[in-house]
Amino acid sequence: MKIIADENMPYVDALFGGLGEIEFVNGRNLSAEQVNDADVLLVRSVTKVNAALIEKAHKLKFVGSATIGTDHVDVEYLAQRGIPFTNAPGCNATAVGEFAFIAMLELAQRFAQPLSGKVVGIVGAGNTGTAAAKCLEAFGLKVLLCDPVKAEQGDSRDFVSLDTLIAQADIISLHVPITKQGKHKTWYLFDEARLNQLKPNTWLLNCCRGEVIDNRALIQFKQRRDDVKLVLDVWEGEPNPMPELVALAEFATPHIAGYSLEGKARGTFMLYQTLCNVLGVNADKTLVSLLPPFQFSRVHLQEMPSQSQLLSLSRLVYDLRDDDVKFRGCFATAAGFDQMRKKHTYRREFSAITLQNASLQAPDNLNLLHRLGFNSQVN
Ligand SMILES: NC(=O)C1=CN([C@@H]2O[C@H](COP(=O)(O)OP(=O)(O)OC[C@H]3O[C@@H](n4cnc5c(N)ncnc54)[C@H](O)[C@@H]3O)[C@@H](O)[C@H]2O)C=CC1
Ligand SMILES: O=C(O)C(=O)[C@H](O)COP(=O)(O)O
Repeated sequence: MKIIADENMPYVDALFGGLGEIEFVNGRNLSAEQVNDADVLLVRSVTKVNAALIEKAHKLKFVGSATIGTDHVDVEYLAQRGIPFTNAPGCNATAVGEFAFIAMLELAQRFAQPLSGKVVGIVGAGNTGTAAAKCLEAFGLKVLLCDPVKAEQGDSRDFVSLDTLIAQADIISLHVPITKQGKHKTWYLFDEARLNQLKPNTWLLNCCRGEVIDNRALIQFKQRRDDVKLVLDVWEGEPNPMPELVALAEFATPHIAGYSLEGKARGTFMLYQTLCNVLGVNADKTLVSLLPPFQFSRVHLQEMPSQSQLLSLSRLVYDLRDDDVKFRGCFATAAGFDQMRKKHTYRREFSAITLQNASLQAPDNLNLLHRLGFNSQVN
C-alpha cells in the first residue's frame, strides 16, 4: 500500500509505518502525477484536494487531513468517488486556545495593562473558540460568545450578536471557519464597515483564516487607528502576507497557532485511527507513547502566580515573541513563510507542566491553574 504524506506531519512513520510504504511530499506543491499510484493521501491545510489532484488516482482508498479546517478539500468530490475522508476536528483546539490566551498576556505585558476586568468577545464558539474561552474564564474574565450557527442549533450557552460583541468587547478573538456562502458566511466578516465599529483600544486577534478580515481594509483602518492592537497568525493570500499589514501587527506569526506538539500528534493520530477503521485493522498504537518528555515538566510555585508570573510560566511552553521576531525576518518570500512553518519548534501545551507546591492547596488556586490546563500536584 502506498501512503503519500505531507512532510510536515509528525509521527507518520511511527503510526503508519506498519501499514504501507510511505512517501513524504511537499504538500503545497503536490502534483497529480505524485498521487496517481497512491492508496492513501495524508495532507495538511496547504494541499488543495480536488478533482485536478486526484482524478487519476484510481487506487485511492482514503484521504485524511490532519487539520480542523476543511476548506482545502473538495469533500463533495471525494464523496462522489466514494473515497472515505476524515479531518481531525478538535486536534489543535487547545493549542489555538492557549495561543490566543498567551497572546493576550503578551499584549497586557507590552502595554502594562491588567488583563483582569477586560471583556473578551469570541467569534465562533466551536472547538478553538471554546478552548480560548475556557482559559479566559479560568482567568476570571468575562467572555461574550457570538455564534449564530450554534445558537440556531440550540446550543444552550448564551450568545450575543456580532454588533453587541463589537460594542462591548475590549478584546476580540476570531475562531470561525472560512465560508463564502450562506447567511453566516465569514469571508470578509470583518470588512471596512465592521472594522470601523471597533471600540477605541480594542485588541483584535485572528487565529482562524486570513480572509475572515479584509486585509486591505485592515491596513487602511489600522493606519488611522493606532489605538487598535493586532495579533495576526493567519493572512489573506498565504503564503504571501501583505508586508504593510505585518508591520502593523503587534504579534505576527505564520499560521502556527495550532502548532503544539500535542496538537500535531493528535491530528496524525486521529487519521491513523480512522484509516485503521477503514482498513479493518486493529489500531494498536497509543498517542501518549509518541510524545517526548518536556524539559520543564515540573515547576515549583512558591505562591499563586501574578499576571506577569503567569506569562513567565506560559513562556516555558511557548514564547510568542520568538516566533514574532523570526517571522518578521522571513515572511517576505513564500519560501520563508513555509520554511518557518516546516521548521517550527513545536511548543507544548500547558498540560505538559505539572505545578507543585503546597500553597496551591487552596481549592480556588488549584482550580484556576487546573482549568487553565496545567497539571497540578500538591506536595
Ligand atoms: N491558525 C491555526 O493554526 C488554526 C486555524 N484554524 C481555523 O479555525 C477555524 C475554527 O476552528 P474550530 O474552532 O476547531 O472549528 P469549529 O468548526 O469547531 O468551530 C467553528 C465555529 O464557528 C461558528 N461559525 C460559523 N460561522 C460563523 C459566523 N458567521 N459567526 C460566528 N460563528 C460562526 C460555527 O458555528 C462553529 O461553532 C477552522 O475552520 C480553521 O479554519 C483551526 C486550527 C488551527
Ligand atoms: O487545523 C487547521 O485548520 C489549521 O489551520 C492547521 O493548524 C494549519 O496547519 P497546517 O495543516 O497548514 O500545517
